[in-house]
Amino acid sequence: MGGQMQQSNAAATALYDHPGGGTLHNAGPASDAGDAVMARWLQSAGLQHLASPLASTGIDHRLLPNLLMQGYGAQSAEEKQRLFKLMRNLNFNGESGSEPYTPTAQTSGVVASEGFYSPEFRGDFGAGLLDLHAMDDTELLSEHVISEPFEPSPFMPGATRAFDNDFNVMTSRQQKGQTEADPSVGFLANEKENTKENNVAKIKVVVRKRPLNKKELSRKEDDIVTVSDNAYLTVHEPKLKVDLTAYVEKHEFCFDAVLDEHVTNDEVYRVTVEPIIPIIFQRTKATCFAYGQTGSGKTFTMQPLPLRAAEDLVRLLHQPTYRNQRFKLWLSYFEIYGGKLFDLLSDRKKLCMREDGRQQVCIVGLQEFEVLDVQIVKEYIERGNAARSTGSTGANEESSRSHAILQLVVKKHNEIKDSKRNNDGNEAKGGKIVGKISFIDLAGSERGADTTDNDRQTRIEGAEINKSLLALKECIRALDNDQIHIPFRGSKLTEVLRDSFVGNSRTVMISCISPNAGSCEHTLNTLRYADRVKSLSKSGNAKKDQGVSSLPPVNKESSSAASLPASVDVEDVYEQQPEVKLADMGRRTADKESSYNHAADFDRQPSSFSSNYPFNAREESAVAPGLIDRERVEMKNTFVGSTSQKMYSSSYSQNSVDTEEKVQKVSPPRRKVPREEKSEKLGNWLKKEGGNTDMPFTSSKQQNTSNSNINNVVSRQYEPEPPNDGNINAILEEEEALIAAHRKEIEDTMEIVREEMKLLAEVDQPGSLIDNYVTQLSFVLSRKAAGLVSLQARLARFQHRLKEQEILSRKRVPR
Ligand SMILES: Nc1ncnc2c1ncn2[C@@H]1O[C@H](COP(=O)(O)OP(=O)(O)OP(=O)(O)O)[C@@H](O)[C@H]1O
Repeated sequence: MGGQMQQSNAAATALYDHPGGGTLHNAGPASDAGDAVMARWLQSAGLQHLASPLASTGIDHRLLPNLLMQGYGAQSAEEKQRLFKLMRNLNFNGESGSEPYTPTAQTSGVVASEGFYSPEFRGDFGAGLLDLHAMDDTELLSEHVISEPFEPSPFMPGATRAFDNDFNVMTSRQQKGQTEADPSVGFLANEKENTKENNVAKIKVVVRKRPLNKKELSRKEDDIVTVSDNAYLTVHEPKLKVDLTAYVEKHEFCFDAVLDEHVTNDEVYRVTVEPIIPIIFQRTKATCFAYGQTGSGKTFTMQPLPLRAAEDLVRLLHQPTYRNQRFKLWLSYFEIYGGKLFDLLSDRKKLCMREDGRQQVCIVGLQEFEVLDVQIVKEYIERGNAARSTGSTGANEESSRSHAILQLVVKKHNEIKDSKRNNDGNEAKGGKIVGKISFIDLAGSERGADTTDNDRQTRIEGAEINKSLLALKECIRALDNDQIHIPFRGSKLTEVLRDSFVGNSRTVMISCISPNAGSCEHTLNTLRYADRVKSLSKSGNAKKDQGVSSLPPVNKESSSAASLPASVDVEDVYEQQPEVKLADMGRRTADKESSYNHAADFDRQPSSFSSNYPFNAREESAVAPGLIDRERVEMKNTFVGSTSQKMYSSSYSQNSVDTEEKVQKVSPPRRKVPREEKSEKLGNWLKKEGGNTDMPFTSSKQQNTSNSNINNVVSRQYEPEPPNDGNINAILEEEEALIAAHRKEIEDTMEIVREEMKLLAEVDQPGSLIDNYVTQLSFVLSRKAAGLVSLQARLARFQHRLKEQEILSRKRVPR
C-alpha cells in the first residue's frame, strides 16, 4: 500500500502541473467543497488512497482519466476498473452535473476522440470489463485478466451498427472478418454495445413457410399462403357456403418476420439466432424454438441453427478477451418424451431433473461435451437426432414425438478449480455459466388433437405435448410481463427451461407452416398461437403500432455475431454435471453415424430443395373453377434481396367478383370477438377431443394494440386449459409411482429371499430350533405377501385409471 501511495502522490504531482503552467483550479471554499465531494466519490469507489493527494491539489474529477495513465494513480486492474466506473458515472451519466470534459493537451494522448482510453488500457481490459454498471465490485475480474499487448478491439462502430436492428440480414459473412480486423475502435462504442443488449427483442416471433412438397404437388394442392414485405402473411382459406358456393376467406397476420419458401436456412439463422449470440456472453439465457404441425419444417428449420450458433460462439470464444478468461462452450442434447427426460447423446439414458438450493435446474446425469471445433457439433447433432423418438404420421414419415432440446452453454472455468483431470483424462466438470442458448424442436403441434386414429399411448403423448405448449406460452407471457412468478412448473419442458425464463432472457419462436390447402386449419392454428405469443411481446406491440415491417432491406449493414459484447460477468452458479471432452469422444462416433437420416438436412441447400419442391404454377383451382385464376405475380422480395416469384393470386381480389363479397375482410385473429361468440367457440372446442394444440380460440386482439394488455387479460379469461390436463398429469404421476413401487417390491423381495436363505441355513444347523424357524418364516412370508398384495392393488388402480382415460378420450372424440 505504501508503494501505491507513492504512486498516487506522483499522480497528484503530475496532475498539479497543468500544461498551462498553473493549477487547474483555485483553492477556495467552492473547490474545497468539490474536493470533499470528490473524496467521497473516490471513497465510494474504494479508491480513498487516491483521494487525499487529489484533495490537497484541488483537483477535480475531470482529471481523473489522468490517473489511468500508466505509472500514475490506479495501478492494479481492479483499481483501474473502479476508477473507470467512477469516471463513467461522472462523465457519461451526468451525475456530477459538470461540463463535458475537454481533453487537454496533456490528456490527449490518453483520451481518444471516440474511445476515451488508450489502446493499452483497452488491451488490458478488453470487452469483459466495459459494462461496469452491470457489475458488482465483487465481480471484478482483475486477477484473471492477463495483460496483453494491444489487440484490435472488436468494438468498432461497424460491429455495433450491426445490431442496431436485429433483423438485419447479413449479406456476406466476410464482413465479419473485416470488422473484426478494424482497429479504429472507439471506446464509446461500448456504450452502444451495452444498450445493444436491450435492442434484441425479448420475444421475437418469426414465421417460416415451407414450399409445397412432392406429395402436395402430386395431389395438385394449392399454395394458400402468401407473404409480403417479409412481415405480412395472408392465408387464403378455401371455404364453402351452405349453398355450396365456394369462397375464400382471407386471414391476415403480421409478425416480426415472415420467411417465405425461398428463404434459406442461413437466412433463417441470421434473422432469428444470430442477433442473440453476442449477448450470450452477457449472462443471457436464450431459447429458440420451432412450433408447428407435423411436417411443417420444424426439424428442417431447427437442425442447422445450433451448428451455426456454435460456429459463431466458438469464433467469439477465440477472441482474446474470452480465451484469456477461460471461457468454454459445452453442448448437451436431450429429449422430453412422455414427460420424461432422455439423454440423446448417452444411449437415451433416463435423466432426472433436480433443483439445487438456489432453485437452479440441474439435469442429473446429462452428458455435456466441450465444443472444441464446429464439425464435431454437427456429428453430435446427427447422433442425437438419430436417437430421437420419432414415428410416422400421415404428414411426415419421420415425425418427432418428443421435444428435443439442444443446449449450448458458455462457461467460465477457473484454472485452479476446474482443470483437475478425472480418471478418463477428461476435464472435470464445473465452471460458472456465463450464458446459454437452448434450441427446442417441439413435437408436432397438432398431436394434442391428433387422437382420432391413435392408440392411448399416442393420445397421452399428444396431451403431454399439448400441455407443454400451453405451459410454454404461459411462461412466455409471464416472462414478457416481467412477472415475478413464472409458471414453469406447468410442464417438464418449461421446468427444464426454467433458467431460460428468469433474469436476462431472450426467446425466439419460429412458427413453421405448411402452405397447402389441406393444412389450412393447422396453419391457421399455428399462426394464431404465434399471434398470441407475439401479442405478449411488448416489443411486438410497439412494432405493430408503428405499422411497418421490421425487416430492413437486404443490403443494409448486416448483423454480425462477430463483435464481442461489452460486458462479461458470470453467474455464481456451478453446475455439477459429468462432462466429457468432445474431442475425445466425438470423432469415434463420426463414421458410425454418418448415415443418420437427418444428416442430409444440414447441407440441403435451397436450390436442391427447389428441385424437390417445384414451383406450383398450376392454373386449375381446387376451390372453384375460375375462382383462382392464378397468376404468377412478380413480387419484390426485399428480404432475400432479389425479386422472387411467388404464388400469389391477384385474382383473389380481382377476378372473383362473385366470391369476393363473401370474403371476410378481417381475419378472425384480428377482429374483436364478442364475449358470447368466444364462449361459444370455447364451448365448441371443449367438446372436441383435446381441443387443438394451437390456441383454439379466436384471438380478441384488435388491429390497434395500444390496449393489448387489456385484451390479453380479457382473452385470458377464455383461454382454455387443456381439458384432460389433470388426468394426464395424474396418470403420469401414477405411472412413475407404480414403477417406483415395483422397484421397491423387487428390492424388498430380494431382502426377504436373503432372510429366507439365512433361515434355511440356520435350520440346517444341528440342534436348531424349529419353532424359531416356523415363527420367522411365517413372518417373512407375510411380509412377502403384503408387498405383493400392495403392488397388485396399485397395479389394478393404475389399470383402472388407464381404462377411464381411454373411455374419456373416446367420449371426447366422436369417431
Ligand atoms: N423450408 C423447407 N425447405 C425445404 N424442405 C423442407 C422445408 N421445410 C420442411 N422441409 C422438408 O419437409 C419434410 C418435413 O419436415 P420436418 O421433418 O422438418 O417437419 P417437422 O415439422 O419437424 O415434423 P414433425 O413435427 O412431424 O417432426 C422434410 O423432408 C423436410 O426436409
